[in-house]
Amino acid sequence: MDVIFGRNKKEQLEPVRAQVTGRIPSWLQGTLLRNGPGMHTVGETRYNHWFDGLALLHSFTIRDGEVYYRSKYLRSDTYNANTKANRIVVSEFGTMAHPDPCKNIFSKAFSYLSHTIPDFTDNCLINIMKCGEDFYATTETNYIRKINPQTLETLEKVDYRNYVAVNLATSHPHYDAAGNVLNMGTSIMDKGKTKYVIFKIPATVPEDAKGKNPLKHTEVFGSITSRSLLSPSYYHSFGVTENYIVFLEQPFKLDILKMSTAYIRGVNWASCLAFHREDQTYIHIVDQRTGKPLPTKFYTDPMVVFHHVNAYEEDGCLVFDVIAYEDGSLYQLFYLANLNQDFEENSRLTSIPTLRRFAVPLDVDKNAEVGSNVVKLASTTARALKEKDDRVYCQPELLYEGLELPRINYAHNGKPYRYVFAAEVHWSPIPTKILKYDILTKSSLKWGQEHCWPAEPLFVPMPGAKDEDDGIILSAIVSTDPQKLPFLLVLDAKSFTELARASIDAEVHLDLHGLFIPDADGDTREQAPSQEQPDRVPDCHVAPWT
Ligand SMILES: CC1=C(/C=C/C(C)=C/C=C/C(C)=C/C=O)C(C)(C)CCC1
Ligand SMILES: [Fe+2]
Repeated sequence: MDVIFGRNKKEQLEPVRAQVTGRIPSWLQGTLLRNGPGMHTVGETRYNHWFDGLALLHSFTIRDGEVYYRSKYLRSDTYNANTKANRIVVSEFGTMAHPDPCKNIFSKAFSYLSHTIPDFTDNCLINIMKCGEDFYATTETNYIRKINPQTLETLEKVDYRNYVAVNLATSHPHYDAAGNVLNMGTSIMDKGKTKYVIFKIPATVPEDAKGKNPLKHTEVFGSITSRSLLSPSYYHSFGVTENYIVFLEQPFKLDILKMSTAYIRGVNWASCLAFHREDQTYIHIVDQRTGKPLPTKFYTDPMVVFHHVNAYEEDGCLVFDVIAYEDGSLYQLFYLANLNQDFEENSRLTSIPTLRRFAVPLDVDKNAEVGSNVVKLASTTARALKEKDDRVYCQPELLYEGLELPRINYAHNGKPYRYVFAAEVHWSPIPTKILKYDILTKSSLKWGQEHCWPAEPLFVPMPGAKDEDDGIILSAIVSTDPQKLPFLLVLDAKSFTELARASIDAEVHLDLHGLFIPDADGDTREQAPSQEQPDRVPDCHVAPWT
């Protein structure tokens, strides 16, 4: 597995034309833009964890049945500092660098601890976010990096803290029907409080002397006070419906005191993150119209969720689907020491990721009997049991076992939906297949091939699509067979059969997340961006993952 995880990947700066076999539908025109770690060694130094790797952006431009591939490292301050020093000098999730050149740039928001926590990294390796007409590479710190989606060049470094008081923000924003970005971040000990902040970045803004900057118009429209000042929950994503935000305050927590001493103790950020199996998972539902959380104290058993799949409102209830684990061991498995030749033994999950459906009543009947199920939905066996003191215990319906990196048809985000596209994951966290799960029939279709390691499958709807699965699936496939080139796989989303593959004679890395920019939507052909069409879900919606 060293080929996939250990080796530094070469950038492919000039677009290389792929060898296409099969036929790519003629309507599919645009760019699949994705992000993930590509470099794990700098000089003689090596990162400890796969999530530490320097961000490598790559794109597959699909035009008239042909595919062009290119890749480029994000020229983050972290990348530049490491390259200049020829060693790792900036700390990442699993690697504390010594000395950190940023140690003097103190995080203002950690008011009490300001002299101990070094500035976070801007190595934005996780996802791509569309913000107005701009694209950003994202991670989970307070930094995002603007990029040129066509050339993959790195542009401005943006500090979220200039626009909203958050020290950490998710790399999985949502988009509403108008293309506004909805995201969440954690504000640590600001004015004596630790909060989870929900903010909106508008898609369209008036132009000023410096041009259009939607971030300047960022608006906080709600927040949830953390149950603990010094140990806020870690979260990687959240859910939205038409009127609500779903936030899981899970017992997988960051220890701020540990973080404040991590640098002097020489330990990494990951060691400041722990699963508390004695705790519960609090389910917060925030009304987007008022910014206020619902008063009922919904909770469930301890679990760890990285990816929300979707959420929607049905008959006075809110239904939400997540991929859940019994513990926090997933991140442990991505230490590079575990991803070696013996990775099948060293990298075994202690709990299988499962698709769980929860349902909570939006209005709990005060007179309901203690112990009664206050969810009466025919569509799910998920239950919510009334307890004393405004507490409701939620019991999920188990939908499917062994999946991760979920995507949906984004036109159904926040709405009832039927299909989940995901990577198949059982005891090893490295996917070998991709799958389509039908929630209605509880059946699945799969694609997999020997020595092929698929990335997150992304759904692109066909023009005039009627059914939810009218469209195609794109997935970049990395191969460990030296005879086989990596390729972009194009599947028919309905039948899950292969329509085409585009083999790429260049290095392709195993990535994390990304989005599809239809030609009409982006300026990938150096054309003027299209006008906003408010009545229709913007094209970017079909693609950005949630
Ligand atoms: C650097 C840094 C962090 C980085 C977290 C990362 C990089 C997480 C990646 C998660 C992925 C890739 C999940 C996939 O499902 C923290 C913990 C927020 C805390 C502060 C500093
Ligand atoms: Fe993710």
